[in-house]
Amino acid sequence: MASLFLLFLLVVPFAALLLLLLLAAVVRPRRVRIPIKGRHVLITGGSSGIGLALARRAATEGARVSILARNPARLEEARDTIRLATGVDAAVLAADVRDPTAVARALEEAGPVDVLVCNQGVFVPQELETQELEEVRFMVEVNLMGSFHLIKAALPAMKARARETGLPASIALVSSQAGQVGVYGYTAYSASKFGLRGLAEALQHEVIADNIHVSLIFPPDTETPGFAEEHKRRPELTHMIAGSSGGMKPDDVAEKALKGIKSGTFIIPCNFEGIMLSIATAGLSPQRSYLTAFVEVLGAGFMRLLGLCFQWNWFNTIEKWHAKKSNK
Ligand SMILES: NC(=O)C1=CN([C@@H]2O[C@H](COP(=O)(O)OP(=O)(O)OC[C@H]3O[C@@H](n4cnc5c(N)ncnc54)[C@H](OP(=O)(O)O)[C@@H]3O)[C@@H](O)[C@H]2O)C=CC1
Ligand SMILES: CCCCCCCCCCCCCCCC(=O)[C@@H](N)CO
Repeated sequence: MASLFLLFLLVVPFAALLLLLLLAAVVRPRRVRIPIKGRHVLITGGSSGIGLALARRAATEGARVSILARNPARLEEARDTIRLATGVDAAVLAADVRDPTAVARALEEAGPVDVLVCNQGVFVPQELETQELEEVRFMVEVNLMGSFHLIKAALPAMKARARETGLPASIALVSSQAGQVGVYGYTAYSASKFGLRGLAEALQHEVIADNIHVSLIFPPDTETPGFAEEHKRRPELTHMIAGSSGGMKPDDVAEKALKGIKSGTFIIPCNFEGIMLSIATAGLSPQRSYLTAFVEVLGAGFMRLLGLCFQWNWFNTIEKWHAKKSNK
């Protein structure tokens, strides 16, 4: 009995070590460091919330920053905020990401980009049955099609620049935890954000040979001006389910996002629940870290179980909510 236990004590660490070695050999793409200092970082939706926090951070770290959004007055305000906080003068670009010609013009004006952050986003939560199709289209066009327009406009010059400088470049997309799991009231929003994942996975295959690295950022509820607006009209159930993940401040999301972008991380979670969610939804996404891969491989079964428990809880919440409503 004792010797069996001893054998077990030897075999388990050995098997773990073997798995780690195997993962270290297979994880792709290879590790990378993407410098920010002195490079051109373009952030869409950079006039508010997460985008503004990111612009400030990038400027603090010595990047040349451009911000893009629709409203010129808000862009100017953001430029002042960034200058006041960092002493850096950001370039401002007024364009609607839904308009490919305007996006191409803005990117031409901005010049070659090293790090493109597609952070623009709109969110209007409502049950699909009552939501106007116009609003559905609005979310898909800004969040998903807008990102296509940006990437297509930026890519040729980005490639050329990466080739010339020999430095790795980055395309980062801001999704949402509602882009990892579908949430009540977010049919259109979740669809637009899940869409970014397909775009990112396929794009990484396409641009890896050009030394361009794709990142997907998955924030939870974050205290931004956009969120304050959303909050006013969010269905009660959306609120209850989204509450499963703790809220964050824009600057903390920006910190996690920038750290992830600089290390070329494909999936960037922002809080503890986000880490759990990312392990549970690892799927077939690229993974450069053999340690994270190790956790994903060993955690897969347990995380599926945990995910099912979360779903059990959410469906319970929905059931009770309907029961309460029909009792009134
Ligand atoms: N806050 C949250 O709880 C969470 C947010 N996210 C995501 O993070 C991103 C940023 O969100 P947040 O900071 O809260 O958003 P805000 O609403 O605070 O800011 C949105 C930014 O996007 C710009 N924008 C909106 N529509 C367009 C457009 N059509 N063309 C160009 N720019 C546009 C806005 O400027 P203007 O209106 O002038 O165009 C603004 O700068 C979004 O993609 C969002 O989905 C993800 C998870 C949680
Ligand atoms: C297996 C382990 C599971 C771990 C916990 C899962 C928690 C999921 C919560 C989903 C929250 C969705 C927030 C969307 C925020 C957002 O995008 C809006 N504010 C609009 O911007």
